[in-house]
Order: sequence, then C-alpha cells, then structure tokens
Amino acid sequence: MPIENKNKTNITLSMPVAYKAGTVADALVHRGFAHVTGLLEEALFHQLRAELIALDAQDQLDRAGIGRGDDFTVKTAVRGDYTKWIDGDTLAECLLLERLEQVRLEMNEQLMLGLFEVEAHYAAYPPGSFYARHTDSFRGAKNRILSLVMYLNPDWRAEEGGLLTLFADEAAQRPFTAVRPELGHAVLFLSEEMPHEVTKAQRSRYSIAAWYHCHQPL
Ligand SMILES: O=C(O)CCC(=O)C(=O)O
Ligand SMILES: [Fe+2]
Repeated sequence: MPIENKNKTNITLSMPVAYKAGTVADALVHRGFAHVTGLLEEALFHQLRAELIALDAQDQLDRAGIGRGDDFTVKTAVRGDYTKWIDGDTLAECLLLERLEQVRLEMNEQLMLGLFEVEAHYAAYPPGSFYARHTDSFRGAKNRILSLVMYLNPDWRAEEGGLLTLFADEAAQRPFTAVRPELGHAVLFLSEEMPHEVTKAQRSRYSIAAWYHCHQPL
C-alpha cells in the first residue's frame, strides 16, 4: 500500500517474508535490509510487549539520549523514545537473548560478518514522538555492524505514523521504503550504511532494538 510522505510523493510499504537465515542474508547483500516475520514465537512477542508495557507503567524506562558516557545528551528534537537495556531479568528476556545469539551465529555463517556480541533494549515511543533521520553509529560505538528492530504493536495502521523509513544512502532525499511497526515483524539492516527515521507516532509505539558488534580491542 503506498503512503504519502511530507513531499506528497508515495513511498511503498515494505512486505515481510518468513525468517530464514539464507533469505535474510540475500536480502542484506542485495537490498541492505530484510523485513521478516517469525523471528520469535508469536507468544513471545506478546509476552515481551506485556513486560515492556509494565516497565513503562512502573516508570522503569529512561529517556533515550544521543551518544555514550560523557557525551550522553537528551535531545527531544532528535528522538523522543524511552528505553531500557535487556539483560535477561525474565524468562521472556532470556528466550529473546538466546534467539538473538542464534541469529548472530547464523549471520556469521552466512555472511562472515565477524559479529562478536549483541546488545538489545526495549523502546517506547509515546504518542507524538519520533526519531529523526540517523545511522546507528555514533562516537564510541563505531563497531555496530548489524541492526535488528522487532515490533510489538498489534493492528498498527500506516495512517498512525510511527513508520521506520529507510534511505538508500546519505545523499538520498526520500526513503525507498517504509515499515509498519506491526507485532511480530522485524527489520535487519547494516548499521552504518542505512540512514533511517522513525516518523511521528500517533499512538504508543513499542519495540525492541538490537545491535550486533564486531570485536573491538580496547
Ligand atoms: O524503532 C525503529 O523502527 C528504529 C529505531 C532506531 O532507529 C534506533 O533505535 O536506532
Ligand atoms: Fe536507528
């Protein structure tokens, strides 16, 4: 379904394919991104959604910022989400981390990316929030190789915004596709090569973002 962007030009909504390591590897090589379903069991997506909503209700999420360590700053004009790192506090988090580890091994086998470890966080975007165009590497984190975002929002309509839009390269003015943050869907892309943006969400938008790193000697 084409949707209209600010410039009144149509962007095609991406359609997912069932997760298979080979399919994802081909998509990453040929298009720089893969949009999949079936990465986790449906019940696990629902459980993670319930846990994220509970954390949000208990005020256990932090305002997301830009940069790391001493460089950390909150910039509402850039991103308006609230996040929490996932460290295996619950069974659902453990199952998620195990699956992310399997994907790490599969992608290394397929693409020889040398992915060394993965980190993942919950993200909640309140209504009206967004994440301006960026790439997933900032000072101090140059070793992010592969980004993976999983969505936790049942029955999300494109008109509700909160779309992940992807740009072919730094020079691209307009995105080449947009992904609806529908529960059970996931997107993988090469962290440093694909500028992307989360458009303003009309309702609360829940997700999990993960980054695979290569080994970076200290
Ligand atoms: O939630 C999304 O669709 C993307 C989030 C993102 O770009 C990020 O956290 O770096
Ligand atoms: Fe990002």
